[in-house]
Amino acid sequence: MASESVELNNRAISLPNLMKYTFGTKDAIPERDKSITERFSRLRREFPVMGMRRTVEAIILTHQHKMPHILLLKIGATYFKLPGGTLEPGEGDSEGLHRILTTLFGEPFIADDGQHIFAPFPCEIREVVANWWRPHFEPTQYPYLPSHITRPKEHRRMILVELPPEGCFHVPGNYNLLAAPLFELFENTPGYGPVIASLPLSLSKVGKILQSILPILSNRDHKGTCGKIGVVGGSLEYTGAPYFAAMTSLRLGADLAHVFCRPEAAVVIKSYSPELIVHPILCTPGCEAKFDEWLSRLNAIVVGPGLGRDADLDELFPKILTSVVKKELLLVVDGDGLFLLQKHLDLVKGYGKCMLTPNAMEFQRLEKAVGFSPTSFDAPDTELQTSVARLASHLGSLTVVRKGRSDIISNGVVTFDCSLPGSPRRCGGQGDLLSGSVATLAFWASEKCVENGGMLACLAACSLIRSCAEISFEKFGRGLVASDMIPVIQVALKHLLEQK
Ligand SMILES: NC(=O)C1=CN([C@@H]2O[C@H](COP(=O)(O)OP(=O)(O)OC[C@H]3O[C@@H](n4cnc5c(N)ncnc54)[C@H](O)[C@@H]3O)[C@@H](O)[C@H]2O)[C@@H](O)CC1
Ligand SMILES: Nc1ncnc2c1ncn2[C@@H]1O[C@H](COP(=O)(O)OP(=O)(O)OP(=O)(O)O)[C@@H](O)[C@H]1O
Repeated sequence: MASESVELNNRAISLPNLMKYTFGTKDAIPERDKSITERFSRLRREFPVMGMRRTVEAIILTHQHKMPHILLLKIGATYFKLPGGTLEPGEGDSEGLHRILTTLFGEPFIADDGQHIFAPFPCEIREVVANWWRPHFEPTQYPYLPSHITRPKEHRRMILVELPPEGCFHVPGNYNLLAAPLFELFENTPGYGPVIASLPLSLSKVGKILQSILPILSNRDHKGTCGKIGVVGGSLEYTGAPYFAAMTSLRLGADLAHVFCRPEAAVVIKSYSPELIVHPILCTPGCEAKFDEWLSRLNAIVVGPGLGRDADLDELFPKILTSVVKKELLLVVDGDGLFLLQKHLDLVKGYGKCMLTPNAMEFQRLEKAVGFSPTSFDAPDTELQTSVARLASHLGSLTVVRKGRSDIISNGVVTFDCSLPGSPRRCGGQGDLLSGSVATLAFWASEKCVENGGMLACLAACSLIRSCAEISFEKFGRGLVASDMIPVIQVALKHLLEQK
C-alpha cells in the first residue's frame, strides 16, 4: 500500500508509506548555534533588530504497519526536533517552510552558474496544527501567549505537511531522519520535550476518539449505565434550550435525562417529550435540598440552557455550582449559565471536570470578567486559539470550547480546532445540542478512563454537532431548525465512526 488516507484534525490527509521513499545523505548543514545557551544569546542579540523570531516546523506524517508516524530529526544521541527553521523578515509561513524543507531534504545539485543549490522538495503545506510562544530569552514555552506578555521573543508554528506517495529525502549528514510512532510521543515530555509530546493530541482523529469513548452496549447493562444527565435550565421564555440539551443526550445514547427548571416551564417541556424527567423546582422553596438529593443520582450536569437571568438566580446559581463541584460531577456551563458565571468564576477555577461552551459573545463576556481585553469576533483563527488557551489556562486548566466559524477547544495546554463545514444556518438551539452531547461524551470518556477525556469529548461533540448540521442542512436548507438536527445524531455518529 503506497499511501493511506486518514482523517487528522478533521481533514483527510494522505499518509505515504515510508517504504515508498528512498533516503540519501548530503553535506552537513551545521546548526547555527552550538549549544542552547548560544541559541538564546543569539535570540537576545537579534531581537532588538529583527523583532520576534518566527519559526515554522513541519509535521510530516507517514505510515508504517498502518500506524501513523511523525518524521523527526535526531541530532546527537538524544535531541529530537521537527524539521523546520526561522522565517526571513516578511516571509510567509508556506513560502518559508517550503524553502526550509528544500534546504533540509531537497536533492543537491550544481546550477549553471556553479552555485550549490537544492531541488525543490515536493510537498504540500497544509494547516497550522499548533502554536507555541516563548515569552523570554529562555527555554520556557507555552501553547498560548500568556496575557501579561506583550513582546514574546519567539512564535513557533507547527504546520501539517503532506508528502506525495513516493519520493526521496536527501538528509544532511549531521542529522538522522527517523519516523516515530505517534503513540511513542504521546505525553512523553521527558523523551521529546513538551512541544513534540503534545502533537498526538493535536492531531487526534475524531473517529478514533469516538471509538475510544463510546460505551459498548450489552444486555448485562442496567438502566443508567450509559449515563444519567441533568440539565439545569428552562424558564418562562426559554423552554426549547433545556429540551434540546437533554434530548440530545438521550438521542446520543444516554439512558436518562433530567431537566431542573422553573415551574412555569415544566409542563411545556414535559409536553415536548415523555422521555424527559422534569423537575419543576428552580427558585422554589427547598429547591437546593431537592436538587442536591437528585445530584447524587446523576453523572453529568449541564447548567444554563434557557435558565434566564432573573435576579433570584443570583443566589441560587452559586449554590448549584457549589453542589456540583462538591459532588465532583462533570459540569458543562452554557447559555445563561455563562452569563451568571461571570460573577462566580472562582467557584469553578481549577475544577478539571468543568467545561465551558461559550458562543462568541459569551466568550467575550468571560474574557472581560477575568480582566482580559475581549478578542474581536472576526479575529483570525490563530488569535482566537491563543485567546481560548489563555482563558482556559487562566481558569486553572479547565476546558473551554469557543463555538463559532471553527470551534476552538482548549485546556490551556492543548488546543484543538474543529472546522468541519457544519451548515451556514445560524438558527438558535444548536449550541444546546452541543452542551448535551459534551456532557454525555464526557461521562462516557470518564467511565472508560480516557486520558484527556474532557478535551476529547469536547472535540468529538463539536464534530458530531457540526456533522448533524451539515447532514440536516442538505435536507432542510434555509428552513433548518435545531429540532431537525436531533433525528440525525446517530447518522452523524455513524458517519464519523466510519472515517478511517
Ligand atoms: N428555543 C430556546 O429556548 C432557545 C433558548 N436559548 C437560550 O437563550 C438564552 C440566551 O442565549 P443567547 O445566545 O441569546 O444570549 P446572549 O445574550 O449571549 O446573546 C448572544 C448574542 O450574541 C450574538 N452572537 C452570537 N454569536 C455571534 C458571533 N459569532 N458574532 C457576532 N455576534 C454573535 C447573537 O446574535 C446574540 O445577539 C440562553 O440561556 C440560551 O440557552 C438559545 O439556546 C436559543 C434557543
Ligand atoms: N460560522 C459558523 N460556521 C459553522 N458552524 C458554526 C458557526 N457558528 C457556530 N457554528 C456551530 O453552531 C453550533 C452552535 O454555535 P452557536 O455559536 O450558535 O452557539 P449558541 O449561540 O450558544 O447556540 P444556542 O442558540 O443554542 O444558544 C456549534 O456547533 C458551532 O460549531
